[in-house]
Amino acid sequence: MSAIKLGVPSKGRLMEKTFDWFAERGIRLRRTGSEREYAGAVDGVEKVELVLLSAGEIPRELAAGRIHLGVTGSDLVRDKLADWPTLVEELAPMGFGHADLIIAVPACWADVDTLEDLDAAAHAFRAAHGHRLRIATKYHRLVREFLTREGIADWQLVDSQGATEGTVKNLTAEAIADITSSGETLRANHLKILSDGLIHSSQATLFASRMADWAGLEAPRAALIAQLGV
Ligand SMILES: Nc1ncnc2c1ncn2[C@@H]1O[C@H](COP(=O)(O)OP(=O)(O)OP(=O)(O)O)[C@@H](O)[C@H]1O
Ligand SMILES: O=P(O)(O)OC[C@H]1O[C@H](OP(=O)(O)OP(=O)(O)O)[C@H](O)[C@@H]1O
Repeated sequence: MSAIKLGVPSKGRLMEKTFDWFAERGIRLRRTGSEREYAGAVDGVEKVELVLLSAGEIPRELAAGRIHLGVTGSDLVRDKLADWPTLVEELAPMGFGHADLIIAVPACWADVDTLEDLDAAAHAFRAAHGHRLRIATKYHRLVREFLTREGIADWQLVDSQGATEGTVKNLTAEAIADITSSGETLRANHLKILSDGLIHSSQATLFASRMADWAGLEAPRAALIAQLGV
């Protein structure tokens, strides 16, 4: 008997708030087994199975059709999937997990407050140093598309999978593109956001896969969507 596979973040704030969001709509998601065992169950709706996954892997699993529904950040779907609207459907923003993907530069760069200023600074940087200004990020697709669309030249991305704000102090980048929520990490690392440097405002979002096999699952899908009110 087939069932709808629902992918949910396996740890941390996103997992807890996802469980709360479904509970508020009469569906109980729960871990089965130990804290460390990634098994789960769904009560309150028929033919839905819980799959606990890393938030970062949920976009790929949706695109591959290995899960039917998935909860993850809207930033991760846009960054990890080329042409994401053809692969997944955005069913509902969930109202938590808010974070802004932004571009930030050293606070001491008095002449750089906008993208236009960054463009000028990058040009001058290349002339002075013989290589392009480095922007550290893990959001390669979103940052590349944004800078290209905005017509900024003379930059290069350097990969940073964590502690991205530290790369400027460590002299491995001149600027960063990362998510911020409270802004504390940026402040602590003496970085400032460009006034027009917002790339994407992210929040946890429920997605449906366009690539999964929904045959025979139309009725459970309709029942679930109705119960969730999305
Ligand atoms: N303050 C925050 N710090 C980090 N991520 C946040 C924050 N607020 C919201 N998010 C969102 O949470 C998601 C990332 O979650 P998480 O770090 O658990 O994912 P992950 O890449 O799967 O992590 P891991 O690889 O450690 O399992 C992104 O969509 C991000 O926008
Ligand atoms: O604006 P703030 O409230 O300070 O939050 C933003 C920070 O949180 C995230 O890092 P996380 O703790 O997930 O670790 P990471 O460096 O591994 O991404 C993000 O990458 C920022 O560094």
